[in-house]
Amino acid sequence: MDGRRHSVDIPISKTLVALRRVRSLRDPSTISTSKFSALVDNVNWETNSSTGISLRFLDSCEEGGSGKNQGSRAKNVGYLYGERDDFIDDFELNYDLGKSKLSVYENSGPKTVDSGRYCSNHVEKTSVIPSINPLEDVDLSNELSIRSLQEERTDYIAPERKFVRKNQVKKSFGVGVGEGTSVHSPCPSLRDALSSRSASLFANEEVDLVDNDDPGCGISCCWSGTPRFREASDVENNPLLCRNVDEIAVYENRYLKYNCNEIVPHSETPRSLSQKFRPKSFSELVGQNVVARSLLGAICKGRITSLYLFHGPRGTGKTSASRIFAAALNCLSLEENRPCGLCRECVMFFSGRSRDVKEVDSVRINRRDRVRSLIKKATIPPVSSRFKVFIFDECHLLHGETWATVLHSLDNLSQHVIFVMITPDLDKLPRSALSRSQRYHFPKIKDSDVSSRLVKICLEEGLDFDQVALDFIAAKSNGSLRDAEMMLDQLSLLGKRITMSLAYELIGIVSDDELLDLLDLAMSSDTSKTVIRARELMRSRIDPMQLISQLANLIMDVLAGKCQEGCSEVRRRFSNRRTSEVDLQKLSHALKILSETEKQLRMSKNQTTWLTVALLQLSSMECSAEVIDSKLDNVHERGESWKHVVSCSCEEKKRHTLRMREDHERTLESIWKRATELFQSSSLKSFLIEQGKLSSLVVSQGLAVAELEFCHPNCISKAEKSQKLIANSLQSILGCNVEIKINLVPCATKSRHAKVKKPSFRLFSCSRRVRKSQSSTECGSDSDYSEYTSERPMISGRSTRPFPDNSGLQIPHKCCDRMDRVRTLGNGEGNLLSTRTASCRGSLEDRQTTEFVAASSNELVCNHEGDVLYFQEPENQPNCFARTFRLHRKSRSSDASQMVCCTEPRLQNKLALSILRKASSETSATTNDTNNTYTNSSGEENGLKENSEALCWRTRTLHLRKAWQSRRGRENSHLVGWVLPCATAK
Ligand SMILES: Nc1ncnc2c1ncn2[C@@H]1O[C@H](COP(=O)(O)OP(=O)(O)OP(=O)(O)O)[C@@H](O)[C@H]1O
Ligand SMILES: [Zn+2]
Repeated sequence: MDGRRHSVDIPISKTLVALRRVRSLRDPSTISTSKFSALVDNVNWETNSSTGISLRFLDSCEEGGSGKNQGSRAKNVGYLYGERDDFIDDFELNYDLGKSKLSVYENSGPKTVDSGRYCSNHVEKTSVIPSINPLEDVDLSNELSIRSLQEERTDYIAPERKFVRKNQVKKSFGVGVGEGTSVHSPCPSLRDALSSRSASLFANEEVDLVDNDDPGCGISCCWSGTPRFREASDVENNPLLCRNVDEIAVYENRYLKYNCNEIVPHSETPRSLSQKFRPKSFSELVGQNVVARSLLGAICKGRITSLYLFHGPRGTGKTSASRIFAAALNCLSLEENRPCGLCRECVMFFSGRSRDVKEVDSVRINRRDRVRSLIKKATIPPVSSRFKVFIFDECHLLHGETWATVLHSLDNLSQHVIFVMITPDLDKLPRSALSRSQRYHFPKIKDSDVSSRLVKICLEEGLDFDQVALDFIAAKSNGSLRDAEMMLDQLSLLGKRITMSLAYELIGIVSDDELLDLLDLAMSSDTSKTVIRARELMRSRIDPMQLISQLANLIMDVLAGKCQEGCSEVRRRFSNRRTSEVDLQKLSHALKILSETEKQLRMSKNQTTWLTVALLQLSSMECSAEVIDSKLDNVHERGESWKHVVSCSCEEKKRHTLRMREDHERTLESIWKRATELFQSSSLKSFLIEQGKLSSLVVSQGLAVAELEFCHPNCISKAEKSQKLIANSLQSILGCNVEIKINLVPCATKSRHAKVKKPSFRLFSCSRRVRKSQSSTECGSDSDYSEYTSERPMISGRSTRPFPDNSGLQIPHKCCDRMDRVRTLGNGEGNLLSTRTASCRGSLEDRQTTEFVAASSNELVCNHEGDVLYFQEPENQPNCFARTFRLHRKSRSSDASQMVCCTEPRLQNKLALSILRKASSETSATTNDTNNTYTNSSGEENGLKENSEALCWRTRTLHLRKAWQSRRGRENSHLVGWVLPCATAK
């Protein structure tokens, strides 16, 4: 399940109210922030052109305002500074109040926007410059510091930045404007406003994308809310700290001094838990140890390449890792644990002012001039750090041409340039990119890791929680930590404690208890309750698709035995209750129904109805199984009429065939035992118990079809003789008409001991009735038992022939006169055998042998003359079969009616012997150079002529024709069969 889905289901009104409450509670800085909200609310942004922007301060800057208003007017000086995620085009905004103009300067020059009549008396001319210190902007909890910052700022404004300031500005606020998605502002509303406008602000920006004068990568906002990483003591102890950094440019230096001296805490309220807890070092990256170790190792060993590719599912830490990597690359610390967060470079980076780490907007960069400009800037050595790092998030959005330019530049660029490409979708990248990059895969994060991270967050945030709820969130987040954090964030807005019920409500799923309750109902016959409950659930909360998936997951957990430990009590109870084979069968059947219903639901508009129908189907299976169970358990004790029960069931279910499944073997055994006990003859009793088995029982319309299995042909003929008796005893047990089917099932252990005397094979084994037509078995038409006691064989007028290897396959002699009939060829296990593959059939059809069919693909073939071929076609010789058959036809002058081809030499003997229908002891085998000949030497017996021979060729290279010729000389022998290696059939 995609965790993202969960994040939208929260009731919006509820969230907003809670959000307001929590914001104000969580961070006092938001209270001071709220002072600005009035102002922000009154800012009127107009973006009529893509480069122009007009700010209107509606209330506080009105013309002729009172002295009191002057203070507020001072607020109106806004700073627009570069934000994260992209290159900030160099722009300056001159708010020319004296001329009632708001000017936006770009590299190309100022563009003015009429700002109306506001504020003309108070600030003659000022400008908005890229913010130099994002930290200051977020430091709104302390008005004093804001003032001092403001004063500080007026000093260090670089003249070349066209910053003009004539009036004293008492307060200012920073307004972050970026081209990317994130906008940095202390006031959420303003920030949002800016966010929504920012795209249009720079949509037509043609300026260079990289500027050495730009204020930095703007990544700071990503680290907003990060715990303070610079303490006074750190400053003292660490020589790399900013206090000692003299070489930084003047304004930076001052800024740093300001920061170091005053230790302004970084106190912006993070916009989300996920932002707040974005990892800042490799050790904080959860579940990505391999990647973290590898990247850190590369840095420590100095083995840095120019192109890195981070890929993997969303929310697994790719972007975070790329930033940590960038910071670590430039970190000045000599410790292994980089980034240290303390050195000058780290400070610059984490405050968003590093000018050597850039995040590139993968959509905007897709223009030739822009990408060229980027490459050009990349050639300029880094300002202060070792590496220039370009991070391309969502790099699958880069066009081919952009890729080509970037990849082409790799060789020309110096060693200090590093590109980090990030994508969730590797398949969308050009191959050249894949082959030239060092790839790092970010796998889904394990549920346990996600869960522990959530616990940590809850503890740090002071949130009460139920561990199961966090585990549940982890499971639902599908390996995305961000999704899990977002869910937690939303839940934290809903209540004081993170509980399961809250989680269920938020995510829009029902609890296990409710679901298991529904499943129980659905599997019972309580139709009306099932319908009511299902409707209730779907009406109130859950989407039918979601319900199906949850139900299926639950069932799978039960089937996999996953519910024993670490699951909810209800699950455990349910899985303990449903442990029998029968229950598991029912559950897996339920899965089948659900999976089919899911497909159906995708195309249906009436999902609720179809899901309810599906739930009712679960009960129908349960019902039939229950009927069988209860019937079989009680049939003797209560003397109940099987017929009655079954017919009741049928009335309800309309010709519902009750088929005993494997899991009912126990019950079948008991029926069989009871039936045999009714026989008078103890030898027959023991024979049937030892050699026979009731393998299935199908009851329909008052008729029970009982299938018996025997392991040996001898047993079958014996059983056939007693068929009527068996049927009678089963009838008295079951209380309804019984039809018997006897099948031969190969059974190695039993048949070994049984002596072969007269094999008897039949298609569909034996059947004592002519099967009723399909229509006559429809519900409602009562069967006439006498019909089913007919002695007529199933295929009248046709004898059957054993398949040579006694495998239990039943081959009717000349049975293949109609293709569709042959399609119903069954083996002893009751399987239907398929017809031969089309290709082979095709080649045979050419030779007008259309009724040539094979069963059990590539194994058993019989033609319309009743000849039997056993054949294993080698995969690499597709026409082998057809050729063999052709030759066989040529040799029809002989009386060899059986040809057996097989590639497996071990089988050849067996097949030859089978053809001779003799036990190996009775057959003498003579061998010559090229073949083995098995001869029946024991006179005419079992329908075999004396000297019957089955030729068994072993030499694969021997041509069949030659084999046939070599046979010519043996006039006395009587060839009854061939066993040929397939390869000879050329
Ligand atoms: N491995 C991780 N360790 C710690 N936090 C993580 C991890 N993965 C994700 N997060 C959390 O999720 C947030 C988003 O992570 P990040 O942007 O790095 O993921 P991503 O893989 O780049 O996602 P996307 O592909 O959607 O951009 C982070 O702020 C952090 O709170
Ligand atoms: Zn560092």
